[in-house]
Amino acid sequence: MTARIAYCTDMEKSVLANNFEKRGWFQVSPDDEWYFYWAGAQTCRSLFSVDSGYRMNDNQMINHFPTHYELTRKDLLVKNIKRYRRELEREGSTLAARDATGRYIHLDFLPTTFMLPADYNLFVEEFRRNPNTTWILKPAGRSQGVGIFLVNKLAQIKKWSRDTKSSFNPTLVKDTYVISRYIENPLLIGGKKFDLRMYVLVTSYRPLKAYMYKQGFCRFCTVRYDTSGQELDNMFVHLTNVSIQKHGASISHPSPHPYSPQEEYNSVHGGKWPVRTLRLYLEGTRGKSRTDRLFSDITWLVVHSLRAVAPIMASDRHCFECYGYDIIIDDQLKPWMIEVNASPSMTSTTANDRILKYKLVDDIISIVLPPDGVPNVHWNKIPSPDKFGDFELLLDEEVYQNSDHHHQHTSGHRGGGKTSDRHSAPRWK
Ligand SMILES: Nc1ncnc2c1ncn2[C@@H]1O[C@H](COP(=O)(O)OP(=O)(O)OP(=O)(O)O)[C@@H](O)[C@H]1O
Repeated sequence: MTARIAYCTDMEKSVLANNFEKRGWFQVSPDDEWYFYWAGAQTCRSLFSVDSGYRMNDNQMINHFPTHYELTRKDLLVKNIKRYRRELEREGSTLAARDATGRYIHLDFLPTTFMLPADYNLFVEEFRRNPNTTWILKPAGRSQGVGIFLVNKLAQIKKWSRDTKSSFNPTLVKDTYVISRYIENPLLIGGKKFDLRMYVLVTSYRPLKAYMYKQGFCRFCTVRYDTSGQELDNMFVHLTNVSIQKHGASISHPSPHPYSPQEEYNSVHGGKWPVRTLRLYLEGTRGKSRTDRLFSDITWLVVHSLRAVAPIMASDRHCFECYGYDIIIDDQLKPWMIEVNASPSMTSTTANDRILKYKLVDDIISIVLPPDGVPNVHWNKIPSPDKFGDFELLLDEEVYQNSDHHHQHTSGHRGGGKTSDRHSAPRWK
């Protein structure tokens, strides 16, 4: 028997409503007594703010952590990862080892990034060391490609910095920007750039409990990638977000590759490829072990980004959160973490999209609810594996803290994790 749950939501999305209805839940307003709230990130923050005066009871559950921005704001993410690396270094952890050029060997998954205006001088130093590089500037608190541009000359940054300080442009002064090394050699498929969207569910930060969704997908640019650097102003070439690409040229699919099965190719819709198609394509073109290694590296970067923020996150027991990780793979098959979204879009652009997102929400709800189906903060958040759906356990520090048979990533404890086995086959395919 399933419990009839009073839910509320800020989002009128069919993938959400259909899931709640299927479970026999009924909708109430946020002012009524609710058990389960699928809220916008902002609503969640307001609910938890001291001013709201709202106190959650033990049977309420909400889909964001109040301080999720530590992971999902571009500037804070960078700050936290830098701090995490420094702390590991101070502890003498092998995880923080560097090569002869000073690069982190195991924790180099974020393109070099600086905050602007705060780190302007550091950026200039770095630019002078590597003058022939391209950088991407993004407003720290925005999304959907708004305000993003590319630069490859110091003069452009100087001009931008003068302009933003100018009183003629008051809107820009307020924004913190991040400037990141632009990945100039992305892996191209059919000549097009793409990024990988992976979903990661966190049910607790302390102890850390996280799951990775098997059904990620690639999002392709609509136009061919230009390697000459001539097209620096054409965002349709460089940004893979759907919001940008929707307004681009008509979507043409990447060319079918002899190794990618025809039916997989035919399932490409809306400029997207399921991650399993990418896997088959890469196994065919680059070999199985390189492909396994790539996916293992992706798991690795997710685990360490979560570990980086876990100590400072408000790990409230009422909360869970599903993040959208955006990853770019370069032509050496190295994955780069681009950003983490706290409210991955529940809008579906195609039938496949709808199926995927409906199932995603279904699987999230199965994992976060205790066996009797009623939210309860006293539950230990250890669901039985038959509740995982298409999720796979990424790490559970509570269950696996002292066991040695679990996955290598869960053993990479701060201050001395094993790193030698990081490239064994991933558990999710
Ligand atoms: N360092 C980088 N190297 C190469 N491409 C990048 C880099 N950073 C961002 N991009 C491209 O720009 C796009 C937008 O970047 P990002 O996701 O950080 O911005 P956003 O405005 O928050 O987008 P959204 O909210 O839609 O995810 C990415 O999808 C990616 O294609």
